[in-house]
Parts: sequence; C-alpha cells; structure tokens
Amino acid sequence: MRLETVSVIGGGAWGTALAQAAAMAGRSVSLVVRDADKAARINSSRCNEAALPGQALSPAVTAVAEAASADIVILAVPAQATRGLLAALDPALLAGRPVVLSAKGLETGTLARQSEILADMAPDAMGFVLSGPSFAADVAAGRPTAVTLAGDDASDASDLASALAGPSFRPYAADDRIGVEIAGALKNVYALACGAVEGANLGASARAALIARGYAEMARMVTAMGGSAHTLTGLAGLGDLTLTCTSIQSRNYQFGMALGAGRRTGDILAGGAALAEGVATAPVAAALARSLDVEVPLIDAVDAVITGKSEIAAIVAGLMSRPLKKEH
Ligand SMILES: NC(=O)C1=CN([C@@H]2O[C@H](COP(=O)(O)OP(=O)(O)OC[C@H]3O[C@@H](n4cnc5c(N)ncnc54)[C@H](OP(=O)(O)O)[C@@H]3O)[C@@H](O)[C@H]2O)C=CC1
Ligand SMILES: O=C(CO)COP(=O)(O)O
Repeated sequence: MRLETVSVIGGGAWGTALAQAAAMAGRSVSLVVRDADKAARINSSRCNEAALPGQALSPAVTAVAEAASADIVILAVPAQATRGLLAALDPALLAGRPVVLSAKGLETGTLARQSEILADMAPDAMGFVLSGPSFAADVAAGRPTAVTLAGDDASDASDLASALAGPSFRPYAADDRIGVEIAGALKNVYALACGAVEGANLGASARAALIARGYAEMARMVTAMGGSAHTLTGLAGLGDLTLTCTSIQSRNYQFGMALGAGRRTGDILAGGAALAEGVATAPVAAALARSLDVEVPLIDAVDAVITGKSEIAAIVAGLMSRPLKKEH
C-alpha cells in the first residue's frame, strides 16, 4: 500500500491538528476546507486562525477547497456530518483507499457508528477509526500524544500507524473498530455528566464514581455490540475517558458544566457553544442501549438532562437511591 500523500477533509480543530500530525510524520498533506477564501487565508498566513488560533502550520500542509486524490483520506467533520460529506465526495477518491474516521459520535436516526456510515456510503473504502486522548491543540503543537488506530486487518492498521506516526504523535494499531468507536462516542456522554458534576458543585468524589461506573457501562455496551471490553483498557477507552472527564479543556466537559449550572441545552447551543458531540450522541446511545437491552443508567441520565426531561437534582437522587447491588 502506498501511503505518501494524505487528504484531511474537515478544516476544524481536529482536521487541522491531524493534518499537522501527518505533516510531522513526513507526509504531504492537503487540508480540505469548505471555501476557497478560507483555504487562501490558511495558505498565506500559515495558520488556521478560526480553528487553532496562533498555531503555525507545517509547510507540508496545503489548504484546498476541493478534495483531490490521495493515498490516505482522513475524515474530520462532526459525526452528524459524515454521511452528507461522503455523499458529496467522488467515490473514486475513496475506493480501495484507507479512510480514517476520526469523529467521535453515533448518528442520529440510524444509531450508526462512523465505520457503518462509511460501509453504507463507500463500501469499497478501507475503513479505519482513530481515537484516544488527544486534544487538537496538543497534537498540533507537537506535545506528546498517543492514540488507537483500528482496522479490520491488524497488519494494514500497523502500516497506516507507521505512516502517520511522528516524533510526538504515536498511533497504536488495533483490530477492534467497534470497541474503539463505542468508547470514543460514549466518553463524550460521560464527559457531559462529569462537567455537570463540576457545574453543580457535587464534588470530585462524585466525578470519580461517575468515571468508574461509566467505564462499566461502556464495557457492557461494547460487549453487547460484539467488540472487546479489553479495548477499553487502552487509549481509546480509559485514556480518553480520563482526559475528557477530568479536563476543563474538553468542550463536552464545558457543555456539561453549563448544564450543571442550571442552563438548558437550547440556551447553551443558542449561545454559540463549541461542538460537543455528546449532546447528539447521548439520545442515540440511550436508544442503542434499549435496543440491545443493556442497562445504562448514566447514559439515560445524561439523555434526560439534555432533552430537558429531568433536572440534575432529581437524577442524582434517583441514581443514589437505586437498589444496592454487587459491583460486578
Ligand atoms: N478538537 C479536538 O480536540 C478533537 C476532536 N475530535 C473529533 O473530531 C470531530 C470534529 O471536531 P472538531 O474539528 O474539533 O470540530 P470543529 O467544530 O472545530 O470543526 C468542525 C469542522 O467540520 C467542518 N464541517 C462541518 N460539516 C461539514 C461538512 N458537511 N463538510 C465539510 N466540512 C464540514 C466545519 O467546517 P466550517 O469551518 O466550514 O464550518 C468545521 O471546520 C468531532 O467528532 C470531535 O469529537 C477528536 C479528537 C480531538
Ligand atoms: O476527544 C477529545 C480529546 O480526546 C476532545 O474532546 P472534546 O470534544 O470534549 O473537546
């Protein structure tokens, strides 16, 4: 497999950071943004000011407004935009190529994982998923970061990991796409909950309990979907859950803090909140769990708060008064 050139589609924070990481790995990179003026501004200023203010871009990154053929395609748009993006792309750009899905979320309506959307829309593409503890600003600045890169074929995943690995970006190859995708989608839901704990001033002990019980829920979901709970011991599971559920830098955590302070989802969104994927994913994850008959009280709680069905105080009282049971 030739793995020299990379096309990153999506010029937000994560697309820009992944373009920078691929450039630092020695690849020649096109960063596909939605309009030509923005591409020109990025190329002349050598910075994507809207996405990663002040971050200088490697000379190996060129912004373009139209996707062209590349050896590796990386999709970095919000999870709800992936299907529409794929529908608009020339199938020849994807057929037989490694396509790396980097969005963390489940699709509204279909309950689909990102790799299921790819299989629907571009069945001839080779789907990989990339996830793990990695804030865009850290990756782009060259701070040490490690992620999981999973594909059906472990040897292809290793080749791709080698092509994208740089001095500060370390992808570990894996073969459990389901586990990696569910972990990446659900950690955002638990980050909303942990942010709400902070916003409602419920204490660090409550937040740690939430992380541990969230991890247990995640394991039930991954297993029910045919993934491996072992995947959760790695970067995409424990790693990203820890990062996102404890850091105010996380947009999901910030959104949760606003909920915890008593604000409504609609008001937070109307105020121009940054993308928080857990907001769309929580109701989908709750529906998915119901369809699989998996017990997920924390996901249900986040869903209830986000959709305005319940108040945080009532939810906490409800969770704390559930019948006592064995931990495992
Ligand atoms: N930021 C981070 O630290 C990380 C983010 N991720 C994941 O990456 C995904 C993207 O997040 P992030 O980049 O941070 O979000 P941003 O909000 O920073 O950027 C989203 C980008 O997607 C573009 N976009 C939206 N819809 C389309 C579309 N239909 N076609 C083309 N481009 C589109 C937007 O373009 P425009 O600017 O024109 O509106 C925008 O540039 C999310 O799933 C997130 O969970 C994963 C790891 C880390
Ligand atoms: O996924 C991320 C870090 O791994 C980014 O988290 P947020 O989208 O919550 O900022």
